[in-house]
Amino acid sequence: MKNELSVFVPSHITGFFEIIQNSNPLLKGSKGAGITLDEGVVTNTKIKDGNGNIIINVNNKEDSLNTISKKTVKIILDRYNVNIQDYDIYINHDSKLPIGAGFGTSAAFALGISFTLPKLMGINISFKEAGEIAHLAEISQSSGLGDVISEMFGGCVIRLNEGSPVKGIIDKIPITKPIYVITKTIGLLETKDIIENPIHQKHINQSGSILLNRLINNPSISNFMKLSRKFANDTQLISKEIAEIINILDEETLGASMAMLGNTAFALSYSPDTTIDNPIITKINTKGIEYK
Ligand SMILES: Nc1ncnc2c1ncn2[C@@H]1O[C@H](COP(=O)(O)OP(=O)(O)O)[C@@H](O)[C@H]1O
Ligand SMILES: CC(C)(COP(=O)(O)O)[C@@H](O)C(=O)O
Repeated sequence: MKNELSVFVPSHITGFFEIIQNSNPLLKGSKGAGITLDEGVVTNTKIKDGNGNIIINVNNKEDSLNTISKKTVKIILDRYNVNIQDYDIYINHDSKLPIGAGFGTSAAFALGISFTLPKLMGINISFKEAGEIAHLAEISQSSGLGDVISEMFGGCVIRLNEGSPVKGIIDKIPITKPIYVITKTIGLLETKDIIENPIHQKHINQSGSILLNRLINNPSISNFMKLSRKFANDTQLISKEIAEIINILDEETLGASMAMLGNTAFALSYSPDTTIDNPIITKINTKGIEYK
């Protein structure tokens, strides 16, 4: 049996969303819309007979803050009654994107593990079941609500319902030619602090629920950007510095807004050109998760 497996998970920027609470984590999540990116996380997982050692690295350096990865491993071990003492597990996530800046890297870490580790242990796991594990890890950490299903399928994704990807329904805005994504990150924003705060929850849901219907009625890239910008303003999550960058990007592109939830501005364009200093430029991903 193989003892090593690698998977690419695209990252995901949410433009707007609505939080749907439920005491059952399989039914809790968000509806909303976002884009997946050709930049993302490549997770390489290795297992061998061992003594229960688990090492989790990011870019080949130990990452003690990676609670989402630890939680994903634990869910897998518990769910399939694996005796960890039989194995040594080594996981490395490679990513050029900042963590905690609205790129859905926490969901990508979880998916990177749920799409590799069970298979290496000989567990027969379906595509959607692997997604469910990542969703459960995200909900338990409050590090995300809806990135998982979008990253699995790729594209410009409209999430029509919330909860586990096993029951998830998505729609995609057609991408007829390559679209560049121009991003500029100036700082981090802890997802948990926003989605667990009642005042933020109220603003997010008041705006997000209305915008989703507007996108469904007119599902185009430019409308997605327009509605995302409205959400950033409505929710008052946008800082003055990010607003200034967005105003510049807006002039140069098809539209710009704030990556939810991070201190990141993003814009969509048919060209990679921008006057912004040191941006990260990639394209909209159309394929979703891919084994390497
Ligand atoms: N070096 C790190 N710093 C902060 N968080 C980290 C780090 N490495 C891994 N993590 C994990 O990533 C999560 C960040 O989640 P979140 O704020 O949602 O970021 P993102 O917007 O990138 O998904 C944390 O909950 C933590 O589990
Ligand atoms: C916006 C967010 C709740 C968090 O996204 P991130 O900070 O990138 O993990 C996302 O998971 C969503 O439900 O749309």
